[in-house]
Order: sequence, then structure tokens, then C-alpha cells
Amino acid sequence: MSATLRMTEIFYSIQGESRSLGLPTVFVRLTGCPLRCQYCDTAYAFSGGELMSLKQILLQVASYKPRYVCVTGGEPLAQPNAIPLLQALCEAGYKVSLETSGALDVSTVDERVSRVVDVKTPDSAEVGRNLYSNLALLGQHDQVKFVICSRSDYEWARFKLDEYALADSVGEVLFSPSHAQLTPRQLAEWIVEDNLPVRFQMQLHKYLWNDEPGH
Ligand SMILES: C[S@@+](CC[C@H](N)C(=O)[O-])C[C@H]1O[C@@H](n2cnc3c(N)ncnc32)[C@H](O)[C@@H]1O
Ligand SMILES: Nc1nc2[nH]cc(C(=O)O)c2c(=O)[nH]1
Ligand code: SF4
Ligand SMILES: [Mg+2]
Repeated sequence: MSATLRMTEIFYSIQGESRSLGLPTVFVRLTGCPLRCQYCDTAYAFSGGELMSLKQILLQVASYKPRYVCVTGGEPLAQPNAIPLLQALCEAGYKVSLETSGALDVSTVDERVSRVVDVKTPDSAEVGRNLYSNLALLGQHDQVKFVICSRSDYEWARFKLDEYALADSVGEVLFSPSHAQLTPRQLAEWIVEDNLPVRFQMQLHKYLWNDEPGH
């Protein structure tokens, strides 16, 4: 239990994204990210933070008595000790999800974790970082997300959906508008028009708490 991680925050809130949307969830936000998506709403997690031991993190998570825990960042997999952290959270009996950019290998993540892999679109400015080999590793317990900034991003995501047969190979394909860049309504209309086999989602916490940190 001597592993340490650089942590930005741990807080209890309502899951605002993914398949477990709406469920009370503890968020464990790791510091640092090698990407710079132009829309990133969590730039405050790029640096700073404080070192915490795995034991301290587990104690703080347990204090909320949660059923769900979401490990996010920054880019959580940029810290090697994210792997033992995810395993320990599963051992403790929580339902665990991981928000990851998909730029780092997800193969060593505990199989009980629902991996939410964000495929970076051209207008994120980080499309070159996608590790497409991750997609073949995902199954029905996992999720793929596209954060869409524009019509051309939408068309690109629609193509990737087809190219990797994602609707069949993963549990959930999420299409989400980039907040304040594409209206939720516009994206919803495109999805219906094309009868896409995806789940539309918008970041619920932005509507509940605006962009206040700690939610
Ligand atoms: C802050 S990231 C942390 C995890 C990981 N670095 C990643 O990008 O998946 C969590 C999720 O928030 C999404 N996100 C960040 N800024 C956003 C925005 N302005 N609008 C919509 N989604 C956003 C990211 O695309 C990602 O799916
Ligand atoms: N409420 C809430 N739900 C979230 N789901 C994923 C988040 C993230 O930052 O990865 C997030 C977040 O920051 N807040
Ligand atoms: S990978 Fe995630 S944390 Fe990093 S810049 Fe992109 S959205 Fe932000
Ligand atoms: Mg967030």
C-alpha cells in the first residue's frame, strides 16, 4: 500500500456523463494530462494537486459510502499507479468507471472497471493521439464516447462508428456536444435524422451546477 498518486480532487456528486448518468458517484480526479483538447473543462487538473497514498484515497472514498466511483482527470492513465488504484476500488466492492482519453493503453485496467474511452475528434485538436488499438480491447461492459464540436466532427464520428462497428462491439456509444460549441439540440437532430445507434448525452452537471469545481 505504498503507492502514491498525484490528486486534484475527490468529491461526491451526481454522475453527469456516460451510462451511469444520474447516479450518486464519488469522483477521483488525478492530476496531469499529456493532451490539450481545445474544449477541456478540467484544465485546472493539468498541474498542482497533492500526493496521496492509495490508502488515503481509499479512506476518503469510503467516507462517502458510495456505490459508484468514477476515476478521471486530467488523464488518469498517465499515472502508472492508476492501475493499482482501479484494482483496489474494485476489490473494495464499488462499481468503478474510468474516464480516459484513449491515448494510452487500456489493456491493463482491471476487467471489472467500465472503461469509458473518449475517441478524440479532429476539432478537439488532439485526434492524432487516438490509440485505435484500444477499441478492439473493449467489450459490452465498456463505453466509447465522441465529444462533437461541429458538423464535420459529427460526420467523422459517424464514420468511425461504422468503421469499428462500435454499436455492436461495446456496451454504449455516446455522442455528446462539446459544451458551448455545438448546441445539444443540433446534435440531437442530426442523430435522429441519421437514425444512429448511439446514445445522445449532455453533461448533466453543467446544467445542475454550471461549471463550479467540485461537482
Ligand atoms: C475532463 S476529461 C478527463 C478524462 C480524460 N482525460 C478524457 O478526456 O476522457 C472527462 C470527459 O469530459 C469531456 N469534456 C471535457 N471538456 C468538455 C466540454 N467542454 N464539453 C463536453 N465534454 C467535455 C472529455 O471529452 C472527457 O470525455
Ligand atoms: N458530475 C460530474 N460527472 C462527471 N462525469 C465525468 C466527469 C469527468 O470530469 O470526467 C464528471 C464531472 O466532472 N462531474
Ligand atoms: S484528454 Fe481529457 S483532461 Fe486531457 S485535455 Fe483532453 S479533455 Fe482535458
Ligand atoms: Mg468533468
